[in-house]
Amino acid sequence: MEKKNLVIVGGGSTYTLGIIMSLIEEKETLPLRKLTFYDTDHARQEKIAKATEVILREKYPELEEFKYTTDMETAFTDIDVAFLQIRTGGLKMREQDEQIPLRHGILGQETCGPGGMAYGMRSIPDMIELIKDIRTYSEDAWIMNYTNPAAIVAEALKREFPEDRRVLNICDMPIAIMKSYADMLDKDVWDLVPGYFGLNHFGWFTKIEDKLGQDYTEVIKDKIVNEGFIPTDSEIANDASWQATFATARKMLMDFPEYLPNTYLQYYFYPEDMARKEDPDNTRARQVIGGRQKRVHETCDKITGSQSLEGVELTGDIHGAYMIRAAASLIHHLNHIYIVMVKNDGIISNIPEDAMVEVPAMLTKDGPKPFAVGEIPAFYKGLIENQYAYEKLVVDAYYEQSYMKMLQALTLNRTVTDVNMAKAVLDDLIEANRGYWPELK
Ligand SMILES: NC(=O)c1ccc[n+]([C@@H]2O[C@H](COP(=O)([O-])OP(=O)(O)OC[C@H]3O[C@@H](n4cnc5c(N)ncnc54)[C@H](O)[C@@H]3O)[C@@H](O)[C@H]2O)c1
Ligand SMILES: O=P(O)(O)OC[C@H]1O[C@H](O[C@H]2[C@H](O)[C@@H](O)[C@@H](O)O[C@@H]2CO)[C@H](O)[C@@H](O)[C@@H]1O
Ligand SMILES: [Mn+2]
Repeated sequence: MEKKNLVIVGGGSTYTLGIIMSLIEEKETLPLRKLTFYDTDHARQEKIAKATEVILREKYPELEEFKYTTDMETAFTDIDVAFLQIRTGGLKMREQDEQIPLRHGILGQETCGPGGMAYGMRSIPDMIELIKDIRTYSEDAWIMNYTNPAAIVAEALKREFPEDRRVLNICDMPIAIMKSYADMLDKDVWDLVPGYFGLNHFGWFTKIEDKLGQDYTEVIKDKIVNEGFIPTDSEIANDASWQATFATARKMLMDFPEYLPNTYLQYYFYPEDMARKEDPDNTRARQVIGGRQKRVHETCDKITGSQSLEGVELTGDIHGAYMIRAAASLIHHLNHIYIVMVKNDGIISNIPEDAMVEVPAMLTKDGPKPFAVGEIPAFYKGLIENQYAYEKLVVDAYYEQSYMKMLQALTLNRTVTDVNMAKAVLDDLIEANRGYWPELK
């Protein structure tokens, strides 16, 4: 198989090390010639890159070139695929997104509700610039974006680059959920074939089959209800917050047993419970700073210090494997099925054509070929139309610099609904995001 060149944008991310391990585990799936890291923060990226040099020397000697840079031309010239994983404002601003809504009794979350909106407004301009910059140097590279909030970013990118068929928005949540299904069935996750529809972080599994067509949907539902539901991917299995989230997914299934829910629906179905449960002094950003980020940085220091992987436990995870396998399917025309974001265009026939929906698609050299979903029942249609109207209004507000549209967006959001609260939280978020957002008039 021809070797390809990959750039990881946001090389300093807490996910990079896991992706490196997955690249090693998946080197037959996506053999690489050159790997490049690009980041705007040299020091943050260098910590990961120095450890990566050691890992690659030991585990991927056939890789011809590895470099890390803050120079766009160096990063984006001669690449076949880019993984985009940036966080504008860093974890410090994530903490603001989580804490500010909580002050108003509204849940604070990375991608949902007012926190997700605030993050979206920061991500949009940087993502647009990045894609323009990548296109300046590599016209045909596949751009795989999972920068959050992916739903809002995808909506903005659809408007900004309508003709660019090589930008794919993708999220790992469905596959992480499927990993838990696979483990409860004692099966390989890659042998499961999902039926799924919705928006990003706002969808449902309608069916889980294996490749022979054996249907496991009802078995999975029974097991979740009777035996519980736990995260099993290595990255999240021991994380108390993810364990609580999966337990709430069980509650959602018991409330609405028709389909298997994406875990993110918990924030829209039980917004008051979710807000009440949060500790403003220890929201998820703080947990990540003291958890995943600390662990990753300590691991890097250890590897770099000893110039060896000896005594270090590192494996790939489902997140990395998913992005790598999906990229390989696009690049090498493998026609494998992944859940991705695409413009609806009638896939879900009774919701707006222009919505960026999340559905299973075959990933081919010509891009994603989604499968038809057809009409969805009234409950899901109502929820999705409401949520999509919110996402669309956030992006409208960005382009039109409209305070009113943003207020409309937050009023529609199921985590807010009260106009007085929407106004109060919006005003505080505007203040906290000065220098990041365009001015809303
Ligand atoms: N959709 C998904 O399934 C999924 C899964 C995991 C993570 N994510 C997203 O991946 C991103 C990274 O998450 P993280 O927790 O590792 O964050 P992080 O802050 O650890 O890493 C982000 C990196 O991006 C860099 N960066 C910021 N702006 C940049 C720019 N304009 N150009 C280049 N680099 C830039 C930062 O310096 C930092 O090193 C976030 O957006 C997160 O939400 C998405
Ligand atoms: O709160 P975080 O930063 O731990 O996670 C937020 C992300 O959660 C989902 O992704 C991943 C997770 O980050 C990763 O470690 C993996 O192993 O499991 C999770 C569930 O798939 C979500 O899809 C992302 O969009 C969030 O950023
Ligand atoms: Mn996601």
